[in-house]
Amino acid sequence: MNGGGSRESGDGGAVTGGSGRPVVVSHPSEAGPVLRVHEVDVVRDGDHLLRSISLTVRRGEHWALLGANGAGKTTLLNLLGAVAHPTRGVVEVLGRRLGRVDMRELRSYLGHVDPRHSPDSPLRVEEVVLTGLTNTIALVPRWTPTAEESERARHLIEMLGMGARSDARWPTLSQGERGRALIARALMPQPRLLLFDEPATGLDLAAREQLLSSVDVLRSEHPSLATVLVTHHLEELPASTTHAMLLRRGRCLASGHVADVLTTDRISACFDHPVRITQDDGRWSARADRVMALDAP
Ligand SMILES: Nc1ncnc2c1ncn2[C@@H]1O[C@H](COP(=O)(O)OP(=O)(O)OP(=O)(O)O)[C@@H](O)[C@H]1O
Repeated sequence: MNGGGSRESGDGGAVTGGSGRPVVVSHPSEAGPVLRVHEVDVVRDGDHLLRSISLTVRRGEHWALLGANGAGKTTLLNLLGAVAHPTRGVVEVLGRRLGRVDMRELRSYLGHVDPRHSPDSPLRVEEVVLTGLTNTIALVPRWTPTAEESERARHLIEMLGMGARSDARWPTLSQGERGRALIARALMPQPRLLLFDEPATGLDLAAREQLLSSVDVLRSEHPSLATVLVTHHLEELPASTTHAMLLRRGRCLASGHVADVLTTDRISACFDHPVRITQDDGRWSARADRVMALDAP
């Protein structure tokens, strides 16, 4: 669980616990990449869900993880979020190697925005945001936020354009408002890494655009934050996206700077369908390429 307070300090050191197994005893390292994945395989029930995946995410980088249904995006995001271990290879999250750390504690240092998250009682927006400090679905009994923590919650709610809905209760919020409240919640512990799992799913056009603008704003207000966003749709990528990885059947098809990866040829290969990619005002869209589609087998 998060204890609140600043996550900006700490030497990132680890010691060996009584069991001989290293344990995290201080804030994860500030130095080095935010995420390092090297030659990772994930095998479940004899199936390769991921094969030979490598990825390095540095502070200030904003990655998109794209691929068709079943490509392995969620499987990879679960490794990056310290939710699952790889079968083979190395995954380092905030400088900590999975398999050698307390995964639960490591998870408290990163923000995970999952639109399926739901509090278990009709909390007000500000209360939902405060649960980001305790990493719980309800307010912890007898826990009271400090004045600083309450102020930070209000600041994040304002930043995400939810100031007018701060006292609204969760069941009364629209899907888009919930999405923005969950981003504010994930930001409460001041994470260096934020993971987005299809944040625009189920949003109408206006709500999607508000959410993506909010993501752009938070990235500009937190220049050292690193993010990874999973989506099927190029239209759901914020303009501030800097890098992308394309997954196809568990393998990396392309990875690197967004301009080099989000090309007509590569996206067509990734989704096994001829599409044409266009970019307008910093955002991307994909349309079926009719001529090529008619020629396709
Ligand atoms: N525990 C598991 N055991 C066996 N197969 C699994 C397991 N978890 C996922 N899979 C399979 O692995 C493949 C990749 O799943 P994953 O959820 O990572 O894909 P995805 O790219 O996130 O897909 P979607 O876009 O549909 O959410 C799928 O074929 C899925 O059925």
